[in-house]
Amino acid sequence: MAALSSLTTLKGVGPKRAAILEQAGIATPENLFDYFPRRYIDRRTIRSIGELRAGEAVTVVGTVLQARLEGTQPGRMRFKAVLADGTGSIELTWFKGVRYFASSVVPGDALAVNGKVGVFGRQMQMQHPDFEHLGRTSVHENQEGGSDYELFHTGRIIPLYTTSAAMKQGGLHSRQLRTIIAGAFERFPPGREENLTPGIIREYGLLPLAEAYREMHFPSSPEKLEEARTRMKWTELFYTQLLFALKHAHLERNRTAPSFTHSGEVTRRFYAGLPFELTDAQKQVIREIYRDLKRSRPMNRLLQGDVGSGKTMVAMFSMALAADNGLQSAFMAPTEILAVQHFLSLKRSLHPLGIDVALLAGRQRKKERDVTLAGLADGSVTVAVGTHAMIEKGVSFSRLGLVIIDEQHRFGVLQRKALQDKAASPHVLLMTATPIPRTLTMAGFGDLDVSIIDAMPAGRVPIRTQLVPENSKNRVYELLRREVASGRQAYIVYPLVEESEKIDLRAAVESYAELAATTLGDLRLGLIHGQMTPEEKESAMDRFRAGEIDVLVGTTVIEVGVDVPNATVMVIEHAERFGLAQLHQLRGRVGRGRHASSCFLVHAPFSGDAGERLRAMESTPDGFRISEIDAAIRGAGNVLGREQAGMVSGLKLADPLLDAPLMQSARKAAFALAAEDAELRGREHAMIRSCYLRYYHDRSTLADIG
Ligand SMILES: Nc1ncnc2c1ncn2[C@@H]1O[C@H](COP(=O)(O)OP(=O)(O)OP(=O)(O)O)[C@@H](O)[C@H]1O
Repeated sequence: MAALSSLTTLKGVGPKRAAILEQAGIATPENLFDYFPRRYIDRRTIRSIGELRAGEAVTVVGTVLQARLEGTQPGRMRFKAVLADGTGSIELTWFKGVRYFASSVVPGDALAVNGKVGVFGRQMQMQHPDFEHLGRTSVHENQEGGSDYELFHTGRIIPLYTTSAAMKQGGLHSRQLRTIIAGAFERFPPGREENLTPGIIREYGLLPLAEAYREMHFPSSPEKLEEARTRMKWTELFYTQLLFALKHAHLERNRTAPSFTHSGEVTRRFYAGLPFELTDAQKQVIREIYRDLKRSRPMNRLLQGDVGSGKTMVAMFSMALAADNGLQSAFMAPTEILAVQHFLSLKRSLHPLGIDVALLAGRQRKKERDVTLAGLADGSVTVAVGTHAMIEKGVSFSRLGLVIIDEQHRFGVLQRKALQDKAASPHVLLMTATPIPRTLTMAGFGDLDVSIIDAMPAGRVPIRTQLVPENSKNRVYELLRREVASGRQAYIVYPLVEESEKIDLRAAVESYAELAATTLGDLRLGLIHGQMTPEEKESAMDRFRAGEIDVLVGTTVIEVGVDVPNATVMVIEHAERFGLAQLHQLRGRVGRGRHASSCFLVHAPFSGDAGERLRAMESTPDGFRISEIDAAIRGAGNVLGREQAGMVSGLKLADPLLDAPLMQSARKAAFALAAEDAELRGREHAMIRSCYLRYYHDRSTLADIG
């Protein structure tokens, strides 16, 4: 298609404009077609001038009766024209570009104009209307017997395009783009390739692609425009879901995972020893996991649950099941503090059942580490808990059957894969305490099966969340002291962001010193931050857990997973500097036991989105709701995390939150196709295969299809 290589054959595009367009990524007519309007204006109804009212935005058609250029002040001009249509007249006024308008609007011209009606004295007026020439004859008679002029910039639904500064400078406004794109439709008529099969188009009732493109730019009606947008969004969603569908189909055929045939002694004793009743949500999720593990296809499941909902308990169950089936489990956590915490609680629960649990973290002593490695290799250690130290080369398992990854979004694809590669085909359970709405999960993690813990253990008291201006935080300290006096514990957290890490850290340490010397001088304070050695951090955590520290002051190293049910006060300093997900995580460190808890968001005067974030925290305790609000503020891609963001930002029109029903339907189609032809080898799928490969051509996603 050589003709498609240049836009200069189009009317209105010279070499200079072609260069400007190319800079904006528009080098071919195809690119032009893909340059969708930013919005539309409905200018379909043509009104009689005699019946206009002030304030209305309307289109009228008439003949220019007079036109004149007037000086207003020295050096200032205005151009006025009077347009009449037999029912009345209206004055058109321009203050800018007056010479151009004066030369292009002359008495006798038939014009369609669109703008907002104003009244000056008793005279109807329109300032800077958008207009279009309809010829040099009077149009009154034409209007009677139907028009013999064709309206383009008025009298229909008009597309408006985004234009860059360079485009504007080169005289490329919406109006010119409209003409150029219409020219492209004329010159390179739609014979465009389809990117969906006739079967899919029929089954899902979609508009053919060529028609959809035309309607996107020049809608014949609002309904058709909606159909066109649906078609475009559906296609985007289909290709993103196809990636997941093909991955899923691949797993489905890979039936080599060890199947857990029995739940036996370990699981039974574990269950019997629980100090509390599992919630129905936990039981349900455990059933879902057990069902997966019994199959010989590897489990690939994402477990979502709000902070403190009891995910770790579910993970322990899965490990007990693995042990019953003679298999090892590996549990990877994103930070050393968390790995140690999980190690301690797993050891407490599983060791009495005869299961050997070992820790693999960064800076262990060599001797200790060697013993653990030997135990994993000969199978005497059944459960390994650790950080990314577990994926190092020297670590090997004798019969690893289950891989659990906590806070999965903190690990990259490659790190997760490295751990999975420690066994031929292990079952994988990913966990996240940053729950996201179902449709976002589908958009970002569509290849995973999802389990959700949607209820909190019984007896939890809702956390009271309060915004506190910086200058009245003494109140907060008073309450904190009362809580400590009645045997509870508290956290005080300071922000630490990468760009200003050193300054932030110093500020946190100084604040700690000041609190220790003054306001909270009589309480037992502990300090924890990222620059401390693992031993120092561990010791601070240990002492807090053991109740030897009343108030733990620190940076966000205590953000996720830390579980001390006796802590009931969370004070977040400079809360306006934290992201919403982080605030929710931090708040989740309290309210984990039977006592009523409080979270104080101490803030300096804030600007930008901070107010929305803080008010969201006040308004709901629900992590799903929080991430919905977060997505509305920051965009879905940012909520999903780095890796998934690429997928979602590939969506130009579709919004995973707003277009949930479309995603469901596109997902259904993608999964049906993948189930039928997992490598897209069928001749009738060749077109989809090539579109798919093109779609992922320059994305870093692993989109191989055999
Ligand atoms: N069914 C239950 N009834 C009462 N307490 C429970 C129940 N399940 C778990 N717990 C307790 O609730 C606390 C939180 O559980 P757990 O640490 O498993 O939650 P989590 O979802 O992993 O939390 P986070 O996301 O914050 O890490 C723990 O102290 C745990 O012992």
